[in-house]
Amino acid sequence: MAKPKRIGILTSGGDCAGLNAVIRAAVYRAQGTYGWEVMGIRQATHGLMMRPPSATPLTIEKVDPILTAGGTILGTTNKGDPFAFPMADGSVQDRSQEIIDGYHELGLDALIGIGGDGSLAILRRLAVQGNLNLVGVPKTIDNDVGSTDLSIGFDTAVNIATEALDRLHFTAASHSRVMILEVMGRDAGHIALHAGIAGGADVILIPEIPYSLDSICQKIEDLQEQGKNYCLVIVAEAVRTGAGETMMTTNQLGQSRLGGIGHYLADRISEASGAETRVTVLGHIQRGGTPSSVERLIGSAFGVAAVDLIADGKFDQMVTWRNRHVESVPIAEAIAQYKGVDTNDILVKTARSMGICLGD
Ligand SMILES: Nc1ncnc2c1ncn2[C@@H]1O[C@H](COP(=O)(O)OP(=O)(O)O)[C@@H](O)[C@H]1O
Ligand SMILES: O=P(O)(O)OC[C@H]1O[C@](O)(COP(=O)(O)O)[C@@H](O)[C@@H]1O
Ligand SMILES: [Mg+2]
Repeated sequence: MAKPKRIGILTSGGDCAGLNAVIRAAVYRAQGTYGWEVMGIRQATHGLMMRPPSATPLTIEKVDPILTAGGTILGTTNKGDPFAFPMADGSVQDRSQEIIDGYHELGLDALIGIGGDGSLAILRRLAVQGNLNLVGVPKTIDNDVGSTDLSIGFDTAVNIATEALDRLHFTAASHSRVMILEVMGRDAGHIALHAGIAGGADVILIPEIPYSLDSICQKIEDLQEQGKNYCLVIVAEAVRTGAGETMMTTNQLGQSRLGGIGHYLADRISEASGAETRVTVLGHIQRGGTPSSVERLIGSAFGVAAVDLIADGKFDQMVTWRNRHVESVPIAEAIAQYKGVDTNDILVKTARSMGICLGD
């Protein structure tokens, strides 16, 4: 009888809701159906870089209760590209071979990498260099991975942003204010567009559609004429300033992250329209909390499909969700093009048809 396989699983990039559902389903399928061993690798590729590699055996008993938990039981990282790893002495080193060696040290036959565009690009480069058997699962609240309608984490983030708008309606109406909600998304406006429509925003600003301050102020005026004394604006973090720049916040260590466009717009809007403005930056709330049922369903389907790809010997593939089917595409194809909002998307058309201002 052939020796049972031993596979590894890791989560990489920003955490999000639903990662544990993928891990759980993969273990159910690998151990329950195929009798394989599963090693959970800690802190993404960092776990494979450590000696001994930082990993823990995962069993059905261990993963059974994690379905409802947010985040990832394995930990993750979105820092420290292994090909240009920042060392304590300030130098930058290529540590890719250490990760490849870690894979072999654990005796892995294959690896499931759950990550976004950045992580999948890094993992694929490692797999090509070290001839590793890699299967990818798309995750990111930003939904910017190509070839799949949905990535793990997006649905929960949209629900949270929608609920935030639901709450802002009342306080906005009570004080006759323009309320601005800044949401995440990196260079894509998927969260803002989806939550904006679902949460009844009057103005939706996304990086894919350039806006003018005049058209936002006109919308506020139109609403007032229609007897609506408040306005809800949702803005994606990568929307640019009038000068065409993205707003960044930089900490004392000099690390920069997207953020600040909400406050920028609030000042400009009150200056131009006289309206009173307030800003809510939703931040990492969008990544936390209990995974939605959609997340658990797709996560479970992805976990099973990823293990089945390994069983079929189909590597360098990423599982996808399209038209209610789980399929797979070459990872290279999925990450070849950044997936922003298509300006001909049905939701863009829906927003326009309802008179929602998209800023143009
Ligand atoms: N496995 C990893 N190890 C170290 N750094 C990583 C890893 N995956 C991604 N990163 C880094 O995290 C940052 C965020 O990448 P990004 O593409 O936004 O993440 P995601 O994979 O969630 O889409 C990038 O600078 C990338 O170099
Ligand atoms: O956790 P950090 O480092 O502040 O990262 C924030 C970024 O991560 C995200 O929440 C998720 O992005 P990824 O899925 O690409 O990791 C972005 O929307 C946001 O810009
Ligand atoms: Mg990403």
